Amino acid sequence: MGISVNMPSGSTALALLPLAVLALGLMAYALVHLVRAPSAPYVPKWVWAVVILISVPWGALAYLLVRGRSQTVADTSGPALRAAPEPPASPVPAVRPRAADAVLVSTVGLTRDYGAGAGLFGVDLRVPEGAVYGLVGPNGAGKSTLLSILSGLRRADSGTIAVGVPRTSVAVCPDVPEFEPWLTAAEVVDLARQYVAPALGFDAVREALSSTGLNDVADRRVGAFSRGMTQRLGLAAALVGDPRLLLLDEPTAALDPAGRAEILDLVGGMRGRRTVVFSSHILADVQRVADTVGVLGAGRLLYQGSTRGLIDEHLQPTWSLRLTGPVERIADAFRAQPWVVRADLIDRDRIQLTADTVAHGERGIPSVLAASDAGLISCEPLAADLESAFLALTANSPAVPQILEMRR
Ligand SMILES: Nc1ncnc2c1ncn2[C@@H]1O[C@H](COP(=O)(O)OP(=O)(O)OP(=O)(O)O)[C@@H](O)[C@H]1O
Repeated sequence: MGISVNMPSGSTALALLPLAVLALGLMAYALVHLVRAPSAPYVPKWVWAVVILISVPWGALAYLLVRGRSQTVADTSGPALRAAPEPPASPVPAVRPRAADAVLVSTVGLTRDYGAGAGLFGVDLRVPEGAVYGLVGPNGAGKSTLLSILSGLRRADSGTIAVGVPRTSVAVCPDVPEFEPWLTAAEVVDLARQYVAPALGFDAVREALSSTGLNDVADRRVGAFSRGMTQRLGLAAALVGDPRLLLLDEPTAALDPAGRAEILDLVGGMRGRRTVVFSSHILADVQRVADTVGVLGAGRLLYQGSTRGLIDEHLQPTWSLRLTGPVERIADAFRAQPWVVRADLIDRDRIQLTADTVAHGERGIPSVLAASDAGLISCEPLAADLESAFLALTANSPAVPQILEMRR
């Protein structure tokens, strides 16, 4: 049996030429797009390349349609990572940057009343430019409400807000960032880049992924990410546009201790280069990186100022010293110091020492010991941390039940 092939006549071939050129052009366009894209949707890039090459023009059409759809859907997650570009919800419009030592974010009498005592009441926030500002408080204290009002995602009932950078320089990362599961980490961050800083190249994506420890999983689909990895991804997407103000809601909440340490180091390293406001109910985290702290309890700002100041103002810092040598004489030497509140001999080799401030204790203890014949076995702070100061500060607060809950 013979096979007959009908070859097109000369005029038919001429008529089909534009279609062939169109198909080849489409294929070339799809291939160029594929090569330049950080990664391909659903399957590896090489699979798409084969499909485009062997099935002209349907492979190219399929690739462009699938790519277009994944980008359109992903774009809807952009605004969640970045302050929405509409005018701010604050009663006062954003203001221009001021001097280097200026306050970058301030609010006056900020109130959002949800009823039944819940919300935010008369908050006067002052965030110094370049600070790492830790917003602490128990569950329900109003941290998320304050951050979402600052980021323009929620409205205040009353009060004013002034932010010293344009809204395009403000990035927000919610406590539970959500992304389309079929996108890769690189695609998520690249979409954020295209949305907030299209002028930056793909290097910005790599840098954001690497600074959040996601380089190795850049091409993995984010649907399979753990909560901790998703939280890092949210941070990477927030960082990609190089924001001047970063608002982070509980950035370490879902991380294991090593992951927490990494993110805290990253946040601490931003001091002076960006202004960071982050909320947390883990006081040790805040003490580790925040130079400025705001304590919220039942929607009210109970303290605002330096982290060290909070400890100094609300605690009489105490250390337990285990010593060798003439311990009684050493206790007397401590009692003679103007900064020592009390020095008690509580064992043959142990002194419990209370200083008026942490700074005096930290400087004074080594110098008294150096001037005596003492040998130091151990020096343990008993109540010189942010948690103790927080509890002392809030002892008379109406938020005490919540605060005690926070310790559990
Ligand atoms: N949209 C809302 N409508 C009514 N009440 C709300 C709303 N959002 C928050 N609240 C209430 O306002 C209070 C403050 O909530 P918010 O989420 O700001 O606190 P938070 O300090 O961030 O708490 P958490 O640490 O649990 O995230 C809570 O009592 C909460 O139940």
